[in-house]
Order: sequence, then C-alpha cells, then structure tokens
Amino acid sequence: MPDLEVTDLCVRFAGLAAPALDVPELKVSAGEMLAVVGPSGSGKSTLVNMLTGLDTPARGAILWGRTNIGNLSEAERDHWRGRNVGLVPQDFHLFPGLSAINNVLLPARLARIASRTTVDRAHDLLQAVGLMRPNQPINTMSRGEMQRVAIARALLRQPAIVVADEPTASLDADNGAAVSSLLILLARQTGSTLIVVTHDEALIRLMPRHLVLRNGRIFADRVAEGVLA
Ligand SMILES: Nc1ncnc2c1ncn2[C@@H]1O[C@H](COP(=O)(O)OP(=O)(O)OP(=O)(O)O)[C@@H](O)[C@H]1O
Repeated sequence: MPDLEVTDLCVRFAGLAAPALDVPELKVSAGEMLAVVGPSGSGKSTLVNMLTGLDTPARGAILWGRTNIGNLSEAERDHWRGRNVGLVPQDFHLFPGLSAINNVLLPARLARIASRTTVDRAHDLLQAVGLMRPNQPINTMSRGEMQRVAIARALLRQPAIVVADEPTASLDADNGAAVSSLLILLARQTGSTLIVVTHDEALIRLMPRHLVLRNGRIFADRVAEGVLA
C-alpha cells in the first residue's frame, strides 16, 4: 500500500486570480483515513481530482509510493486509477438499466479481470453493504441503496486507495450513518487509505484526521482525538 506525498502543488483555472489549490506539502500514510472539509469553492473537488489523477496539476508532484501520477499520460493515469483507486462519485455513476451486481462488476469486466473469485467477491460485497437482491435493477433502487452499490463497486478490486465524494450527501441521517460506518469498516478490512470529501458532521466525527481547506489552502490539518485510526 503506497503512502501519499504531495509537494508544491498549485492548480490555477482561467478567470481565477488566485490558485484554486495551493498545497506546499501534504503527507498521508498508507491506510490513513482522512476527511477533506471546507466551504463550497475551497478546493476539495480539485484536490480529489488531482489525488486520483482525474486531472493533472500545472505544477507540483503527487507521489503515491514511487509513482508521480502527474507525470503519467492520460492512458497511464486511467490504468493506474483502475488498479489502485476505488472511487465513490457523488452522483454514483451507475447504469440504471443494469442490475446491482452487473454495476459492481462492470469496471472489472471492462478491464477483463472478472474471474469467478471476483464475481464471488462482488456478491459478498453486496451482502456486506446490506443488499440482498443482487439482480435488482438500479432504476428501482432508493438513493441509499444506490450509494451502497457504488461503495461495493469501489471496493471490488480491494483498492489501495478509496476516495468518496460526499458519500452521505443525498441520504437521511440513519442511512448516512450506516453508509459511513460501512465505508470505514470495509476500507479498514482491506487496509485501504480512505479519503472522504464531506460536509456531514456525523461522518467527520468518525474520521481520525481532518484536512480543512479554505481558499485553496490547507487551513488546518488536525488529528481528531478519541477516533481510532
Ligand atoms: N474547471 C474549472 N474551471 C474554472 N474554475 C474552476 C474549475 N473547477 C473548479 N473551479 C473553481 O475552483 C475553485 C475550487 O472549486 P472546487 O470544486 O474544488 O471546490 P469545492 O470545495 O469542491 O466546492 P463544493 O463544496 O461546492 O463542491 C472554485 O472557485 C471553482 O469555481
């Protein structure tokens, strides 16, 4: 499992006078659990896009282990992400016409790695997230259930890095709490580094480390007391 080391990261967008992101240094050890918090427009999504290689910075190094993902081509980054990152996007990116199990398996099938073991793990994960009808079509599911499918899909390949963008945003308090605990439990079981962008106070309280962004800069980087790492 790779550590993360960010140095001298600067991201600018056309039309913005100040950088959207200006991070001189950020270190996250393998297996750490980090909540990225801050007001709207503070740079959270931009940071996550850089850390997962969805976008590349004009300046700076983003080292996961020995790989500086900013130096990879787009195709190499896609390949690296597929092997190393489990993404739980805010809007799920599920295919409504497919069943839960087929959504969980789709990325693995596209990567041609859906072995019998992978299929078994997909079923196990759906059970672990509390979904007992693997063949239920996505378009008949509640948002809480869809969120669980997205989590199962993200964890299928036992990724070293799990990144979830507002995983509880569309859920009520009870479903939000259940999804948060699950994400943390499953990430812990695989020893994954977990990075969660969230405004959800209940989820923030469960995360051992809080990175607070303001105006594209790290305003605070706190270890939460009393939270098990
Ligand atoms: N592609 C882009 N082009 C121009 N400006 C952008 C682009 N993407 C983001 N920005 C700007 O960069 C800043 C940081 O945006 P970002 O989406 O990272 O914030 P955020 O903290 O994730 O906000 P939210 O909580 O609302 O999702 C904002 O001022 C935003 O308008």
